[in-house]
Parts: sequence; structure tokens; C-alpha cells
Amino acid sequence: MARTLDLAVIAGDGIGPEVVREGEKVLARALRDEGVQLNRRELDLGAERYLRTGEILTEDDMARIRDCEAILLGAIGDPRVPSGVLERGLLLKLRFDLDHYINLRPAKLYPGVPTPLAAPGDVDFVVVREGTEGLYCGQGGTARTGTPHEVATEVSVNTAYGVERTVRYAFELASSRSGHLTLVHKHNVLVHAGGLWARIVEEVAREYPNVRHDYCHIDAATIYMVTDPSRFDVIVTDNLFGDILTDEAGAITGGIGLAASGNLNPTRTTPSMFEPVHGSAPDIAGTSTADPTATIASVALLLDFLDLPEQARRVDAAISADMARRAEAAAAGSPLTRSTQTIGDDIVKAL
Ligand SMILES: NC(=O)C1=CN([C@@H]2O[C@H](COP(=O)(O)OP(=O)(O)OC[C@H]3O[C@@H](n4cnc5c(N)ncnc54)[C@H](O)[C@@H]3O)[C@@H](O)[C@H]2O)C=CC1
Ligand SMILES: CC(C)CC(=O)C(=O)O
Ligand SMILES: [Mg+2]
Repeated sequence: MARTLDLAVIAGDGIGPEVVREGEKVLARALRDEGVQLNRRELDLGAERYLRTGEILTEDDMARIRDCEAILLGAIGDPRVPSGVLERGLLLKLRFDLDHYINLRPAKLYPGVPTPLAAPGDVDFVVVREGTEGLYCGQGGTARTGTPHEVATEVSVNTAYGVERTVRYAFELASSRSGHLTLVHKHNVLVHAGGLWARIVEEVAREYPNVRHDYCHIDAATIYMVTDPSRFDVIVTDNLFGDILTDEAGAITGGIGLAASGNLNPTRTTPSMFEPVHGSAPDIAGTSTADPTATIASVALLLDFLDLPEQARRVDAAISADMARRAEAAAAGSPLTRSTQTIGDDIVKAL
């Protein structure tokens, strides 16, 4: 029987619909070549629906999403909606409810791609960011609200269960790569959470004698990321540090418009979600200048996760070919300026 892929599509806000359109174009082409039938289910979620109906994510939406094998998401967030309403109520709710405990964010500098790095070297690492805990749990609140004595708290929740499954995933990944794992945290100050992470890394490390592991405080990690990024292979870190570090990783590898991510539930009991690292970029929405490559690279992660590695490899190769074209044009002194749609079309052609 022919394989089918039931995909939930959440284009979202700002540039989300623009980049998802291109991601879907590439996905459709890659699946067609493999004889896989794509059943797409578009969900009207995000700012427009919220402003129209007051709804963010209903039980019915969740049921329709849970029915799918995977989710392709653009971005969530709109200046017309108070900050956090959609980010927490929609994006984080999806990640938490679907138990996306691994937020996988590869960072690779393609040859010749412009980078702000003085000495680029070999930049090819993966950030394994914990996805369901930490400071993003929503534990906290305010007291004496609106007074000069207001107190606001935001509590970072770290469980041994949550940290261990993330660390274990990162060690597995490291043992399939160069065998080097770095824990990034701030255990010199965040002694409780950092202490737990460091202890669990030491414990799990005993099972992986083939993986060398070290430690880096988050503040120093932001330095090394621009001065010596080749020191990293697999970084494992918490939700907030991983969020910040991966925007920086995007910036050093050619721009945030190239950075892909997968929100994975490795147990496969719920659909995993693939999305660019960037947000809804309201500053460029509607201008057709957004780079869809991050979304297309997220499609490659989706294909790989869904056991279509050959198709994933082909999409990656098409992106590499497009990167080479960019590099050639830049080296010749006439950098390519293409619309979102043209970049998508060019990558489809390269497939
Ligand atoms: N996963 C998600 O849905 C995320 C949502 N957000 C939300 O997005 C909104 C905007 O947040 P910002 O902090 O401005 O972050 P952002 O990532 O949307 O934009 C940061 C900068 O990167 C540029 N940029 C982003 N994507 C690009 C692309 N594909 N091609 C070229 N340039 C690109 C933007 O123009 C902007 O200058 C907020 O509402 C925020 O909460 C932010 C990050 C992730
Ligand atoms: C908007 C946040 C909830 C998410 C974010 O910035 C990210 O996951 O990179
Ligand atoms: Mg982010």
C-alpha cells in the first residue's frame, strides 16, 4: 500500500504563511518523487483567528492536530496581540501538551556563505534544547501588582525525569556524531537547576564511554560561539539558554533565515512539530523578503524524523546547491536578491 503522510499545517502569523508556502512546495515535490501521498490539514490558528473569535487553541483543534503524523509550523506572534498570549497559549501549549521534550536545532555553516565570524573554521554543531520545562513552564506571578513594590517571579522547573531524557538523547546523538557533548548552563549561580543538570550529565556519561563531555557556562558559551564555534559538536542545554543560543547560532551560520528546528517527541506517541527557529518577523511581513530556507530545512528534519532519510538528504542537497549559488554570486560581487517565492522555486528546481 502507498505510504501517506497526514500533515497538520499551521502557517501562523507575520511571515509564517509566506515561508510555509515555500516549505510545503518543497515537501510536496519530495514526497511526490517518493510516491508518498500527502494529506494536508490546514489549521486556522494565530493572531487573525484570535482577534476574530477570541479563540487561541481549542480542544477540537488539538484533536485534529493529534490525528496527524507531524506538524509544519511557520511562526506565532503579532504586535496587535499582547506579548505572550499567543506565544504561551498556542506555541508553548503545543510543545508542552504534545510533549516535545527535544527541541533539535542544527547549526551548519555552508561553504562560502557570508558570516560575521572572523575565522569561521568548521561550524557544524547541534543544539539539543530541552523543550517542556525550565523557565518556560509558566510558574510564577506578580504580587502587589501595579504598585512601586510589585514583585514578579518566574520559576524555572527542572525535573530529573525531564533532564535525564534530554541528556540521554543528546549523548545518543553525540555518539552518532564526533563523540563530543557540551553541557551549557550557569551552575555557578543557578545552583539548584544547574546542579541537577550537571549531576545527570555525569551519571549518563558513564553509559557512553565513547563520548567526551565538557561544560561551559552560558555567558562564556556566547563568546565561544563567535570566537571558536568549531569547539562545539552537540550542545545540551535548558529551554531558555537553548532559545537564546540558537538565535546566535543562526546569526553565525548565515542568518536566522537559514536556521531550522524540530520539536520532537522521540517516543512518537504524538505528532512532532517542525518550524524555523525565527519568529513572525512583523518588520518584514508582506514584503516577500523573508528567507524560506529555514522552513525548507525544517522540512528536511521532518522527512528524516518520519523515516524518509533519502528524501531528507535530497532536500538538504538542494539547499546546499542553493547555498553554493549564493556563495558564487556573492564572491562575484553581485549577491543574489530573490523574493521568498523565488528562493522556494529555485530550491524545488535544485531537487
Ligand atoms: N517559534 C515562533 O513562533 C517564534 C515566535 N516569535 C515571535 O515573533 C514575533 C517577532 O519576534 P522577534 O523578536 O522580532 O524575532 P524574529 O525572529 O521574528 O525576528 C528577528 C529578526 O530576524 C529577522 N528575520 C526573522 N526571520 C527571517 C527570515 N526568514 N528571513 C529574513 N529575516 C528574518 C526579522 O526581520 C528581525 O529583524 C514576536 O511576537 C515573538 O514573540 C519569536 C521567536 C520564535
Ligand atoms: C516565542 C517563544 C515561545 C519561542 C522561541 O523564541 C523559540 O522557540 O525560539
Ligand atoms: Mg527563539
